[in-house]
Amino acid sequence: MRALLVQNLIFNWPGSENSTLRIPNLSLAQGERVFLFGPSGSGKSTLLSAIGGVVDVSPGAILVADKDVGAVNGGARDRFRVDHIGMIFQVFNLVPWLSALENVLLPCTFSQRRRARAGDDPAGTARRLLDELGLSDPALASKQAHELSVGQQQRVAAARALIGKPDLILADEPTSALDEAAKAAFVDLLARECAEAGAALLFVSHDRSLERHFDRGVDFLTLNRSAA
Ligand SMILES: Nc1ncnc2c1ncn2[C@@H]1O[C@H](COP(=O)(O)OP(=O)(O)OP(=O)(O)O)[C@@H](O)[C@H]1O
Repeated sequence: MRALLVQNLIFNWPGSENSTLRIPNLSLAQGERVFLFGPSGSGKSTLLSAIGGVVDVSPGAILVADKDVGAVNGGARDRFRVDHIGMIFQVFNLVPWLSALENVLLPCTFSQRRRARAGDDPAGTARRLLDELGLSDPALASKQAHELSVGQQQRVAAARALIGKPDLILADEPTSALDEAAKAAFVDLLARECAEAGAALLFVSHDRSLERHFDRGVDFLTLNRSAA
């Protein structure tokens, strides 16, 4: 199985004259960790949204876990996304009034596959993930998400992405609010947790100092031929 295959993807935002994305080929093996870098506004977040099924793509252009994202529609696409993909985005999309622990468990509520892969005790697995990501204090796990610092919310979002071992984790600048030392520690933990879960990781950042935590780096301007 391949975690991700992007082939001949062309994507235009409505109203835009030029293609934002024109990507001949991008492939991630199972468990592979890839660092994607490139200038602001070049289309990195758009690519992650397309892979995550947030925006529409043509059939055959994007396969996640060997399944064609563009051939799945409506509610089935939402289920497919939760089943196979964990997302950590710049805006963390935590449900503010749920506790940290409840937020981590959300994918197990929406996906039978993720619940089945979270072990006999999903709440215990969620606590272990929070613990390993540096939120070991039980008082923090029971706090509502909006009561947490940005750095703590990033860790909760990472634990939520990892629970139930999805095939692919998409991370879009998840360390933008952290200082240098905290960034490196977070990425190191995320990379280790992905290895533990057997999940591939596609991680977007401007900060090239983080590239050493990954199997390889990809320059978005080389990958994307929209300007060629
Ligand atoms: N929802 C949208 N509707 C229309 N155009 C959009 C939308 N989102 C992004 N774009 C446009 O698509 C282009 C690529 O934006 P995108 O956010 O993917 O870049 P990026 O490389 O992730 O940038 P950054 O590093 O600053 O986050 C930009 O020109 C942007 O204006």
